[in-house]
Amino acid sequence: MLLVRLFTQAMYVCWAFIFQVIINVALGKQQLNLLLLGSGILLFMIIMDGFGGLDNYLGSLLKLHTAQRLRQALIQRIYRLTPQAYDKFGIGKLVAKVTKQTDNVIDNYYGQLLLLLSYTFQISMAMIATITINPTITLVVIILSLPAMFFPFLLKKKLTTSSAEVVKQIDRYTARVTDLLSGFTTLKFALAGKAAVNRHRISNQKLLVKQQENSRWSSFSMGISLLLSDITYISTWILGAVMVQQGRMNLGQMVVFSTLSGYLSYPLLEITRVIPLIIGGHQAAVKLADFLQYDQTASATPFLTTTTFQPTTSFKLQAVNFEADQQLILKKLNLELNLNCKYLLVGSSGSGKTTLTKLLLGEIAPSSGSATLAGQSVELLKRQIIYQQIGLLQQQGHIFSGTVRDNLNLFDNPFSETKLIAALKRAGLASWLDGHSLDTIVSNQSSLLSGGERQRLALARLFLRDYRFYIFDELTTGLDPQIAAALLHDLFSMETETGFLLITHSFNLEAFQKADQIIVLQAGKIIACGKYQDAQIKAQLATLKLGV
Ligand SMILES: Nc1ncnc2c1ncn2[C@@H]1O[C@H](COP(=O)(O)OP(=O)(O)OP(=O)(O)O)[C@@H](O)[C@H]1O
Repeated sequence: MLLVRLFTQAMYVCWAFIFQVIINVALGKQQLNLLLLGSGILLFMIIMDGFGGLDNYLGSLLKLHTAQRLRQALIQRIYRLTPQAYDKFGIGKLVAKVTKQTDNVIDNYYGQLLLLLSYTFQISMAMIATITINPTITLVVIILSLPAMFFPFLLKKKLTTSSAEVVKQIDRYTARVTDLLSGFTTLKFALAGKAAVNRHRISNQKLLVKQQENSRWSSFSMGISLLLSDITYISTWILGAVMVQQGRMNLGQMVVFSTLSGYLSYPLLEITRVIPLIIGGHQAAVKLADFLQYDQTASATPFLTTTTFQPTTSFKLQAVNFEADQQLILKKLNLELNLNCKYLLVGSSGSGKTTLTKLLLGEIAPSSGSATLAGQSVELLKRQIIYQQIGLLQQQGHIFSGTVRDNLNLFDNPFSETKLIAALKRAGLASWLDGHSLDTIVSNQSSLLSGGERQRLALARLFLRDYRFYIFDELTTGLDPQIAAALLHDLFSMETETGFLLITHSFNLEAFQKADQIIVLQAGKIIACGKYQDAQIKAQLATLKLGV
């Protein structure tokens, strides 16, 4: 591509000399057949513009491929984030990074740097050509051009600050739009569409203000540079005219010289236009580069080398405190969970159940005390090791837009048809399969799946992967009691090797009787731990008033 660009710019510079030939022919200084001259010029133009088109095409291909690679790298980075870091960034800001900010970097930084390269080639060639005609005027032209070129740098600080503000505002705007669109149904049914549009208008307005400010500085810089560039250009004509008057240049040389000066002043003017854009794009590029290098100490220090756990492996919490926002959320927890036992975790809303599971999965670190799995600090374990062994199902398992098969395979190596069907049946979707198939297209909003069926599909996805231990966070919340009871029956009938921790708000006698241990959490403290038959447990459960 560089060669094509260099050759194209060389042809543009040679183009100026065609005027000299035409004037020389017109003044009778050169004898050339006009037909031959016309055909030669036509051929030259075809080649020059053909290369111009090719250069443009290769340039845009390079930009498109770079954008594609950048988006790929960003997505890879996103999927290396811990769930906690993912929550911290927020989906809207992450969407902004792979869309608008990537476009910003490619168009305003990378694309403009490529243009800068073209202009640099053009200036260098034009300079070489003008020197052959008259080195003195070339020097004068260059000196006259310098102020126009360096003017944007005087505004660098202003341009950098205003561009950084635009980048920040784009992130906020995308986060707001993502949030509003995710709540579409809520807003629609609360007849709050108008309020949502107003809320959007505020974000949109803030974005516009920052963009306008940035545009004001870029345009100011551009206007001044344009003036300086015009002065440079007209000066070359005046200087040329003086030289012709003094007989130090002929008319043809003057035309070539002034045309070549255009090849100097035009790219110089363009450079002054692209510099503010590069400064702006650079801000977005710095942000994306920071994100690509975002350090997560937790996943960077793997200690455990084994990828399988013994049946006797356990999670151990010893004197664990967890503090956030100067609030003690978990208090002095001591707990041991064997991976082959079935546990129930109960407690009122806000008692710290979900926080406890995050601690087990190493998503958060204890403020004091230790959380270990197989004797290793959970927080420092390689994420993959945990994710290979522990299956997590949150209140609302996500259903991706695609077939049921896609939702089970998770876009990875396909499981056999028999395994997929077996997993669906094990999760209680046998009768659903009578009317649908693995190729039925579903989504998170699809009416083809009821709430319970959605949860069962998510459960089937977990069963397929044969985890050593499962964490079910309010798996049965919102489900029909009969369906919930059937689901719990299936879970508590699983082979003894497979353990799980089930967070529940509702009482189900079979589940409570079959659980190896019931853990009762209250205000961040374990207030009881034992079998359903234990008097202490029964007493605590009675105070909790669990639903059915
Ligand atoms: N990172 C955090 N920063 C601030 N507060 C937090 C953080 N994590 C949890 N909390 C607070 O700790 C409390 C317990 O939250 P948690 O989600 O663990 O409760 P829960 O028992 O799972 O509740 P529910 O049954 O309603 O889901 C809540 O008041 C929550 O606001």
